[in-house]
Amino acid sequence: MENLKIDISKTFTFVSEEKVNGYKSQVASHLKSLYEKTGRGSDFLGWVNLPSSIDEAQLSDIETTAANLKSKADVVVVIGIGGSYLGARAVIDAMSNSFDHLITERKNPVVIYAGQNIGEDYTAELLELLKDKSFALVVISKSGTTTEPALAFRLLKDLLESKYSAEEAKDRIVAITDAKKGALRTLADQKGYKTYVIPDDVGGRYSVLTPVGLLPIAVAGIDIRALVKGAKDMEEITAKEGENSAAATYAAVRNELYKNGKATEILVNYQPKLHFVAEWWKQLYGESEGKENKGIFPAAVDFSTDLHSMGQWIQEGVRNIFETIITVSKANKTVIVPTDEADLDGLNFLAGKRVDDVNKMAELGTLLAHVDGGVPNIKVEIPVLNEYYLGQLLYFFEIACGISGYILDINPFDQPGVEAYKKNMFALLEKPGFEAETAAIKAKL
Ligand SMILES: O=P(O)(O)OC[C@H]1O[C@](O)(CO)[C@@H](O)[C@@H]1O
Repeated sequence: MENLKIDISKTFTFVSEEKVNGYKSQVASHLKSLYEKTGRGSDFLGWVNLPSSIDEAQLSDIETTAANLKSKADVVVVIGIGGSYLGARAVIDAMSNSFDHLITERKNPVVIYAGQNIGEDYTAELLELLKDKSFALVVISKSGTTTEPALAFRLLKDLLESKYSAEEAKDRIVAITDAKKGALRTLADQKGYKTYVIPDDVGGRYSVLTPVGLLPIAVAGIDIRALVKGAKDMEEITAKEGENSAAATYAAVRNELYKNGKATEILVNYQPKLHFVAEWWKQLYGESEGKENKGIFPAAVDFSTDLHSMGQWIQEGVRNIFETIITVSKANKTVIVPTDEADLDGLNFLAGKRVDDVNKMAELGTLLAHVDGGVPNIKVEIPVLNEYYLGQLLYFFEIACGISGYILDINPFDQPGVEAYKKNMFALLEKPGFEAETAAIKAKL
């Protein structure tokens, strides 16, 4: 059976193959540190063996909860921010019909998201919409104290409780949070919600294969067993192949490119369904590596859409970028370009070809143009877009991120910088306990 593959040959006019191979011994030792939990941030390495440690009881419990929510609700709102929603959204969008929200004959609820922004119009429109819908809530916060999801949950819980009896409202809420700490844990215990625990040693951005990702994904009717199996296989492949694995190669080459002035990595997809995989990846790499004044800036584009907006910059702008393409070898569905007698659009030369053939030539043509234009190119290829290969892809990026962070000599498992905006926001909002910060920040205004 085929597995995820990486091709870095289109980086070798920019960095030498020999130099990239030169990372192997340090990569082997970083992998050892990840497996033996001896490197920086070693308290947060629970994700490394997560795929192989998920058991049948956990999976069937999640499926049962998902079935219960499905039986009750037409709309399930997933409340969370950052790692507490991006993994679920990445997989749900990748595996759902592109027009899912317009499909009326449904087997599964529509999954929508809240708590990932503080837009008042978004919030008002969501509350308005849900008034007349049968809905349920999955609220996810590892800390249990993050402002954005806490605010959304307060509002949505109020609406739910005004619509249903106390008992029914309780049965329509699932909370995923810390085992003991945080406001969400206290509330969930008091109210008697069904809860799942986010393990202490798994950070938000590495939590997609815990109930954080798996429950919403199962609610959307997506096969979580195949997803976990794909991740488990990639866990085994990486452990077996070590410094020669695809993940090790990716970590090594991106660091060598970074050393040679390529400070921005653009993740490219040619399937609109992968947009949120890139959003998930941006958090994974941005929060893991952007610290101590170091780190590749993770950016993303959707091609060919963005070739008509960002294509010019990528082809001819500052030469400090490289691209990583996620390529899917085969589309799942078939659409053939028809012949048109008049051929006024001049497209008859494509007649009989699949739309995916055209997409693939756009991909190859762009890759070659960008390489010619001074943009090194890494290709990460999966045979087909399904749950199994998404599982491989997610774990591949996670383990590569751990290795890459260690090559960069930072702690890839903390995010101290995120606190700065929170502190200012609380000071500006005059949160009790922030009096000194309030005075200090007001003096700056
Ligand atoms: O799950 P929580 O604790 O609400 O955090 C959500 C997100 O916020 C961060 O902690 C950053 O503030 C991310 O690391 C995390 O994914």
